[in-house]
Formats: sequence, structure tokens, C-alpha cells
Amino acid sequence: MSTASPIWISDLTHYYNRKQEMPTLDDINLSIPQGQLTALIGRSGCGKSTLLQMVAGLLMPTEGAVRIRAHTVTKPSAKWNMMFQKPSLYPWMTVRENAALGLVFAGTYKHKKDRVEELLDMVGLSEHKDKNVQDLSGGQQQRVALARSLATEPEVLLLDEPFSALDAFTRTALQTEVAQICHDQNITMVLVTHDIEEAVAMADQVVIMSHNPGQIVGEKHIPLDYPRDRNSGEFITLKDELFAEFEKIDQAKQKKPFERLEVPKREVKPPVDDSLQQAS
Ligand SMILES: Nc1ncnc2c1ncn2[C@@H]1O[C@H](COP(=O)(O)OP(=O)(O)OP(=O)(O)O)[C@@H](O)[C@H]1O
Repeated sequence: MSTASPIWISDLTHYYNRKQEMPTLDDINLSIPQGQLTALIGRSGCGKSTLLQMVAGLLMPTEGAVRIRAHTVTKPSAKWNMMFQKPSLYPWMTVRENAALGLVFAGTYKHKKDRVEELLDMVGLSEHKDKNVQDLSGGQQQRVALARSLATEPEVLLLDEPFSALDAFTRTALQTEVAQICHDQNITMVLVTHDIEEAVAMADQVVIMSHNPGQIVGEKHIPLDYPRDRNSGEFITLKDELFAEFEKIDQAKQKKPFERLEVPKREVKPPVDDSLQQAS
């Protein structure tokens, strides 16, 4: 089982270039407790992927910092794995070889071969392990990417719209499975999505962002057990409440399209100031 870590995002502001009047991300403060499943939702262009890339260490903020456990994130790490909309597999390799890649790079595959086998079984690919990944469907390829992400026993799993290219049945199945796996293995998950139903299906906490500038304008706790019944009254009510929240934000933005919305300052105090310490 992984030992998941809390994420601290403090006073984070980002400009992609100096000519921008409004920052892409504006004074983002967010703490994500250990093992929590968080969804970032917001309209296209509000900065969700930018924020996720900063948590992944793929992009540095103009101001502020992301910390995972006691480390300031300054570069990618196998401890926090990212999954994208496209599974980015090596087409000439088999399912097993692709799933093992993270371990091969870490030099630990020899000792952890069994883990790859177990994960491929867990994600429903038992019969496909020796196939070339090109011969799999999109959903199966995304399962390979999931097995590869989990093989290195990440503390944090970062998902950038990972299921949006899949058909509705596969998408629903993977949403349920990934949430259950993260929940069971105490992995801290951050999911970027446009899809309110996906957020309610997978997350413990939904963070709502607005655009121009990208701000956190709301947060909603989803107090439902896993696996979740999408037809239950509670599920539908939570989904409706999130839609209503979204509409409220849209109306506020229509009145002030390029202004900050007034939201209470969120206080996030990371436990230690270790800005010189880097994650390995
Ligand atoms: N490399 C870049 N250089 C300059 N601007 C960028 C870059 N990447 C993103 N942006 C801009 O930053 C803003 C936020 O983009 P981002 O992709 O983070 O939003 P998003 O909420 O994830 O959008 P979507 O839901 O459509 O994927 C957008 O206005 C986008 O055009």
C-alpha cells in the first residue's frame, strides 16, 4: 500500500507571459489531505491543466509554491504520476512492457515483476498481457497507462481528463475503478475535468475554478461511499447543486468578464518552509 501525502498549494500565481493583464492563475491556495480524491472543475481555459502541471512538477509557477509532503515540487517524480487524455504508450511494445516501463526506468522491475502482473490483472488485462498495445481499444490502452502509473506505487495520481476520449460505458467503468483503487490504496488523487458527473462520481472534494483570472471560487464536499450509485437521490442532488454553483459563477462572470471574483482569502499554511529542499 502506498503512503500518500498531502499536497499544499500556497499563494500560487502564474503568468505565461509578461504582457498578460490578468494572471492565468491568481492567488491559488489549496490543501489536499492524504488520500483525498479531489476534482478540479471549471470552464475551458480557467487554468486547471496549468495548475495540475505545477503539481506534477512539469511547470513552475511565477509566484508561490506547490509542496507534496515536506518537499517543494520543482521537477517531476515517480512519486507523483500523471495520466493524460491520451495514454502515450510505446506502440511497438507489449502491454506488459508498457506497464513495466516506470519500474524499468527506476531500475526496480526485476524485484517488482509480480506487481506488474497483479496490476494488469486488476485493471482487467489478464488476457492481453502479451499483445502489442496497438492491438488494444482506447479504453484498454488507458488501462495499460493506469497500470503503468500505479506500478511505481505513487503517493499522488494526477489525472488530466483521462477518460474524455472514451465511449460512455468505458468511461463510466474506468471512473468507478480508478476512484476505488485510489480510495483502497490511500493514493491522493487530483483529477482535472469539465464533467460534473465525473467529479461527483470520483471525488471526495470538488474544487470549482473560474476563469480570467483562474481563481478558486468554491469547494464542495462529496460525502458518498465508493462505489457510487449514480442513480441515487444523494448523487443527483449533489450533481444538481454543483450545476447550480456553476451557473451562479457564470452569471457573476458575465457581469465582470475580466475581473477577479470576490472570494474569501483561503489560508493554507504548509507545515514547514523548506523552499530549498527538492523532491527526489
Ligand atoms: N504554454 C502556454 N503558453 C501560453 N498560454 C498558455 C499555455 N498553456 C495554456 N495557456 C493558456 O492558459 C490558460 C489556461 O489554460 P489551461 O490549459 O490550463 O486551461 P484548462 O482549464 O485546463 O482548459 P481546458 O479545460 O480547455 O483543457 C488558457 O487561456 C490557455 O490558452
